[in-house]
Amino acid sequence: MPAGARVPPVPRRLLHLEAASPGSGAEMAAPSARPLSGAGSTVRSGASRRREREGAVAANRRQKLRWEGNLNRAPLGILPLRVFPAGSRFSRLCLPSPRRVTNGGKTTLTNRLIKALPNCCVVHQDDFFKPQDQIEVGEDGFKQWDVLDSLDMEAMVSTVRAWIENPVKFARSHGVNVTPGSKEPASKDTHILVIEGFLLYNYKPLIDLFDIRYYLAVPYDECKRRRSTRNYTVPDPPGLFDGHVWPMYLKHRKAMEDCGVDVVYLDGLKSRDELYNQVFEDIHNKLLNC
Ligand SMILES: Nc1ncnc2c1ncn2[C@@H]1O[C@H](COP(=O)(O)OP(=O)(O)OP(=O)(O)O)[C@@H](O)[C@H]1O
Ligand SMILES: NC(=O)c1ccc[n+]([C@@H]2O[C@H](CO)[C@@H](O)[C@H]2O)c1
Repeated sequence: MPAGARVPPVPRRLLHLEAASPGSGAEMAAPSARPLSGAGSTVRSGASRRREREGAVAANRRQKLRWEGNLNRAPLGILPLRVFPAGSRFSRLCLPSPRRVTNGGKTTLTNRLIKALPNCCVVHQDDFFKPQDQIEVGEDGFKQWDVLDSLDMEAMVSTVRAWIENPVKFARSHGVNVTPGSKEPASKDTHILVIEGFLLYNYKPLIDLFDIRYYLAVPYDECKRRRSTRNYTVPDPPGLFDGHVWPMYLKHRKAMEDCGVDVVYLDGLKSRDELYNQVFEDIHNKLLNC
């Protein structure tokens, strides 16, 4: 994304939702504009009520400005998001990617998110596939692409850790523009890492690094249809989907659920725009709450 680009303005709906939600802090900033009534209430003049209403409107406006101003600030360790003080004095937000079934639309969604989010880098799990001659052939006769052993997961975790250590250096070395003038992370900067892949939540050293975990899934028929239109660097041999890809997907999903990994499920049958809006708003809300 271009240097200095900001997170687009928060949709008004979001601000209102936030303002209405308990514990958002809005109640404190905006005293109730409702006239008091009932037993024990004080009878007040119209002018007094008008002054109170005007005060509440002004307080609401100040609160909104604070939220908008917060967008470019780092999460300072308060919220439901995990922050990374590790190795530096800076907090950062690490977002996992839509981990999903193959062809769930993860790349499509990720590409839109990384354009819209500030100081945002991405790590693709597919970049860590081992060379083809190191992929084992199973008893079923298929090369076992859809298992953790087909990936160099240690290298992947090292890459994520390099970002955690110094997101600005990481961004620069990967050609991502960061907030202008940042020679090193500043405490007011928010840095985001999106990690996208199909086997993220079955590898313990990675699971705990995420602040938010999305899981994008599509049903069997749609998945098979989309997969049949794809050309991977190593093309699928006949029968791979039913003989290996789908059974491995079910197995890994069950293992993830049995371990109680906390994920936000996304319906991959939704349109590209719906998915993008849902995830972007979700992330945006979390940033607002930092
Ligand atoms: N929301 C959507 N609705 C319909 N089709 C979609 C949607 N998102 C993506 N697609 C299409 O599905 C196919 C797979 O999308 P994409 O490459 O984003 O999936 P993926 O999960 O990254 O797959 P893989 O990891 O196997 O490469 C593409 O042809 C893409 O255009
Ligand atoms: N990217 C590759 O080299 C490659 C080779 C063979 C199969 N795949 C498939 O990619 C999907 C994950 O994105 C998995 O379902 C693999 O089967 C990828």
